Amino acid sequence: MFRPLKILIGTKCPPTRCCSAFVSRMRFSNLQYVNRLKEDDEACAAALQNAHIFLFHRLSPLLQRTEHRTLRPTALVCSGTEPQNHRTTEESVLIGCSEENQAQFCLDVGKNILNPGSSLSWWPETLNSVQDPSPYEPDLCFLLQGQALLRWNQTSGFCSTTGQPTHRNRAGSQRVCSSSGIIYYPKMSPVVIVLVSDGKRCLLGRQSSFPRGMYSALAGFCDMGETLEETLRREVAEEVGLEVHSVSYSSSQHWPFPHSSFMMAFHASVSPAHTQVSCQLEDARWFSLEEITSALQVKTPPRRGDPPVVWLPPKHAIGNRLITEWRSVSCLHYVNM
Ligand SMILES: NC(=O)C1=CN([C@@H]2O[C@H](COP(=O)(O)OP(=O)(O)OC[C@H]3O[C@@H](n4cnc5c(N)ncnc54)[C@H](OP(=O)(O)O)[C@@H]3O)[C@@H](O)[C@H]2O)C=CC1
Ligand SMILES: [Mg+2]
Repeated sequence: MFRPLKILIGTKCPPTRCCSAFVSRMRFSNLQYVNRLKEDDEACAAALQNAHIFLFHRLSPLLQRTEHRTLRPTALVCSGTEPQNHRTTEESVLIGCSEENQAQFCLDVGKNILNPGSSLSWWPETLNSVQDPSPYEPDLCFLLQGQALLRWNQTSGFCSTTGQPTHRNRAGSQRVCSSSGIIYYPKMSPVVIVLVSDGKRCLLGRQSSFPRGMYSALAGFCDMGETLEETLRREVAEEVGLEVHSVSYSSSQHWPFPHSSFMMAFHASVSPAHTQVSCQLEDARWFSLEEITSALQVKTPPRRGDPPVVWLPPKHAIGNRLITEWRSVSCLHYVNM
């Protein structure tokens, strides 16, 4: 009665079946094609012959300035007629495919000197100005995913059990120990990020490692065995000395800095009677709706010598989303008062 899923892979959704466009896309088209390329080295190598390859240099995406002063990723377009050089074939990682099933890869053309700092330096000023993609270009999430996969492959060359080299599949989505056969997959660290409110103000903090002037929602890595709620309450207590009450989930995001975090974002509140901050960060303070509204207008971090100004995480960062959500709800609240 049931046909095995493999027969359906790569085919159109059968007309007699009724499923949403989303389910159809997930089960029958692009994603299944990408999954097949991950499993089949030969198919992946063939797809590379007609692929878009997005370039990185030491883990920073190579971006070109457009005539509209936004930035766009730099891509090599393979025609299938020229032989791929060894390095392209061996070291590019698969990140997805276009609507037309043209595979998309990322390649680091300057990977030999691993400098963790260099991968952090590009993001604050560029995230705000990467242009929204055309239908044939990857969006920013693809670039972040590509960076994370390139980094994982560059830093996972040896098996942590046997010490022997690991070998990657063509897609770069897994590595296998040459001696024990242990399979390694890319790992992410779960992180909770939370915007705390006292009803009228929201609480933002900054670490010394943040760009000049930047404040964001509080964040912290989950400890082994902790629930998300426990991490959230512990981080807020540790970093600012407050106890949160109601907690509500907002959204999530993959974040490649410093090493592939999976950010889960929440709103939480404290009692207006208990808002005294005891800070273990470089700074943490309450911001009014007016202060948040003007900080959201600041598009680039202040430079050395500029007057002090509060700068919030760029629009693609989940911290920005939390702050924007809080502002929208607070504005509605004032309108209804
Ligand atoms: N997308 C966004 O809008 C935002 C993202 N973030 C991200 O949230 C993440 C966590 O925030 P942060 O405040 O730094 O976290 P924490 O408050 O947990 O502090 C970081 C420290 O936690 C320790 N730690 C525990 N587990 C890990 C792990 N798996 N990986 C790395 N360090 C770990 C390290 O301490 P030690 O070195 O002493 O062992 C590290 O210095 C960061 O990746 C940051 O980039 C933060 C704000 C906004
Ligand atoms: Mg923290």
